[in-house]
Amino acid sequence: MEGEPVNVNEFQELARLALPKMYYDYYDGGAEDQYTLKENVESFRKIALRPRILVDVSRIDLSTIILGHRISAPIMIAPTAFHKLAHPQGEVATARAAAASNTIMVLSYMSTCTVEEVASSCNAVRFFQLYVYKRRDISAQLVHRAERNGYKAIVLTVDAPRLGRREADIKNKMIAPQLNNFEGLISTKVDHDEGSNLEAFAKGTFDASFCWRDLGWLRAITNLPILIKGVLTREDAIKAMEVGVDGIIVSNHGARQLDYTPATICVLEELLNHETYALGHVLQTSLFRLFTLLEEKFLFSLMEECGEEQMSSRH
Ligand SMILES: Cc1cc2nc3c(=O)[nH]c(=O)nc-3n(C[C@H](O)[C@H](O)[C@H](O)COP(=O)(O)O)c2cc1C
Ligand SMILES: CCCCCCC(=O)C(=O)O
Repeated sequence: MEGEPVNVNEFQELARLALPKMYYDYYDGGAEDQYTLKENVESFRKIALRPRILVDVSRIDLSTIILGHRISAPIMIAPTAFHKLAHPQGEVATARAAAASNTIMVLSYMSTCTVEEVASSCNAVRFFQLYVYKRRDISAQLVHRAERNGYKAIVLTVDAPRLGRREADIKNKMIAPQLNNFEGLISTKVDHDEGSNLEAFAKGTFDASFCWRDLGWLRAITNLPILIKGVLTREDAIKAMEVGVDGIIVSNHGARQLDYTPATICVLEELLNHETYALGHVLQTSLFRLFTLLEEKFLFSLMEECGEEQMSSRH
C-alpha cells in the first residue's frame, strides 16, 4: 500500500501485513460461520443518509454527556483484549488516544497493561469492563483496583458465559498472552494442546452460572455505576432497567460470540422504536450512520436529560 492511509478501512490491510497471522486472525474473526459478522457490516451499509440542505453547519457540536462526563462526540472506545499483541505500548497508547480525542476508553478485563498503568498514563475518562470469574475474589479485586484508580463505571459484559467458537483461533491454536493484571492471581496458560487456548482458558475461568440475581453481588462490592454490555433483545433491555443498572450497551460483541444473532445496528433500531429508551441509557459504540438513525432526540438529549437526572438521584 502506497503512502499514508486516508480511509479507515485501509488500516485493516496494514494490520494484516504487520501482524503474525495468529494475532491478525484473532482480531479479525467472528464466531462459527461468521454470518453475523457479515450482517454487522451489511446492515450498516444499508442505512442511507438523507442529507438536509441549506442548514447552517459552520459550527458543529457533536459533544454529549455519558454518565455525567462530557465527551467530544457520542463515540467511545469499546473494550478490546490484548492490545500489546498489536503494539508494545498496548492499552496505554489507546488511553492516550482517548484523552487526545476527548472520549471515554473502556479498558478490557483482558488488558495487557495493568489497570494502574493505564490510569497513570493520561487523564482520559476510563470505564472498566468486567468478566466474572468462577473465582469471584479475583474479579472483586479487579473491580476494587479500578475504583481506587479512578475508573468511572463498571461495564459488565454478559454475552460471554463461554467464549464464542472462533474457528480461526481453533486452527491457529491461539494462545493468550500473560495478563499482568492477574499476576500472582491466575495464569492464562492452560494445559491444552488442541484448538483455541483462549476458549479453554475461558471455559476454565469464566463463571457461566452468573445470572440476573448475581448482579446484587456486583452492586454490593462497588459504588460505581454499572452498565451491562451485550444486550440484544427488548425483553432484556427492559429487565436490565427494572433491576436498576445504570445503562445498557447494545452489542453482539462484534459477532465474536453467538453467531446468527441480528446485526447490532438492527437491534438498536428495534429498541429505539420501543418505549425502552425512555427507561434509561442506551449506549452504542458505533458510528456515524448511527447518528442519523437516532436523530438528536435519542443519543443526545436522552443522555443529557434522562441520564444526568438518573445519575444524580443515585450517586
Ligand atoms: C479483538 C477484539 C477483542 C475484544 N475484546 C473484548 C473484551 O475483552 N471485552 C468485551 O467486553 N468485548 C470485547 N470485544 C467486543 C467489543 O467490545 C465490541 O463489542 C465489538 O468490537 C463490536 O462493537 P459494538 O459492540 O459497538 O457493535 C472485542 C472485540 C474485538 C474485535
Ligand atoms: C482469554 C480469554 C478470552 C478473552 C476474550 C476477550 C474477548 O472478549 C474477545 O472478544 O476476544
